[in-house]
Amino acid sequence: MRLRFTKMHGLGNDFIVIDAISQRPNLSPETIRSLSDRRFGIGCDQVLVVDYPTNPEVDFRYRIFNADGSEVENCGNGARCFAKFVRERKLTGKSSISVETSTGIMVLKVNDSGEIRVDMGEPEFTPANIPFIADATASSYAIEVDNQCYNIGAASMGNPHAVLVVEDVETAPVLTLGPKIENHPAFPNRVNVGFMSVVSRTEVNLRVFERGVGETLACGTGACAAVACGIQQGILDSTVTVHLPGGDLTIHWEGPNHALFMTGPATSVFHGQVRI
Ligand SMILES: N[C@H](CCC[C@H](N)C(=O)O)C(=O)O
Repeated sequence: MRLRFTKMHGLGNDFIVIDAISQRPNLSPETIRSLSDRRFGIGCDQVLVVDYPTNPEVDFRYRIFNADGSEVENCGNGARCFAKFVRERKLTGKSSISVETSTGIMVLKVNDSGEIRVDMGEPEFTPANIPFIADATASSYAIEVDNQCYNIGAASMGNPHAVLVVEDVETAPVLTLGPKIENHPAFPNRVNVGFMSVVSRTEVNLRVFERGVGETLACGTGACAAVACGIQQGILDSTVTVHLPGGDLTIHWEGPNHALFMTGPATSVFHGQVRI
C-alpha cells in the first residue's frame, strides 16, 4: 500500500508520524525497521502511529516504535509532535488534547507560542515498576559494569531510565558506557541512559543513549527522568532548564504526589508518501 506520513522532530529527535485513522496500515517490526533506516528508508529515531482511542473519554491513542522495531511505552518529544500533527492534519481543533499510550493517558496543551506543555504524570521510582532489579527504592544505586561501579538514579516516565551525574557531558562515555547500561541485566526491559551535568539547581546539560536507538539529539522522557532523579537526590529545584544537544526543554515537578510537566517545541519538516 501507499502510506502517507509526516516527518517531524522535537529538538532533533526525529519521527515518522503516521495517521492510522484515515489509513489502516499493518506495520510489522520489519516494516518499522525499514522505514526507520537512514540509508535504505526514510530515516528516523521513532515511528509514531496515531489511532482512535480505546477509551471514549480520550481524544486519541498513539503508539511509539523505536527504530529497532520495538514498541515502547512513552515518548516525550513524540507527544509534542503528535499534538502538532493532529492539529495540522485537522484531526482535531482542540488546544488541550488527551491521548492514551500503552501505559496511561497524557494531556497535551498547545500554548499560544506554539510550544506544547505535556502533563507527563508522576515519575515512578519503585524498582519493580521501572522495572529495575534492586532490594529497595533509593535516590541512587550502585551498578557494576565491566568490574567498575557506577552510581545511577533510576525512574520510569512510562518507559525506563537510568541517570548518571557526570562532570562534563561532552567527555562523558555516552557511546561506550551507554549501550552497556542499556543492556544491563538489572534492567529486564533494557533502559534509556541519561548522562547529566549540573550547571546550577535550575539548569543541567544532558545527553541520552536511548534504548532501541542509540544517542539521540534529544530525549523528552530522558529530560523528565533526569530532573526527577536530580530532585530526588536533592541537587535540583522544581523548575529546570535542560540543555540537550538539539535544544532546550523546561521541566517542572513539585515532587511526590504531583505530576511532572515538560514544555518544548515540535517541528514539521515535510509530508510524503511511501510504498510499504
Ligand atoms: N527510546 C525510548 C522511546 C523514545 C523516547 C524519547 N525519544 C523521548 O523523547 O522521550 C524507549 O525505548 O523508552
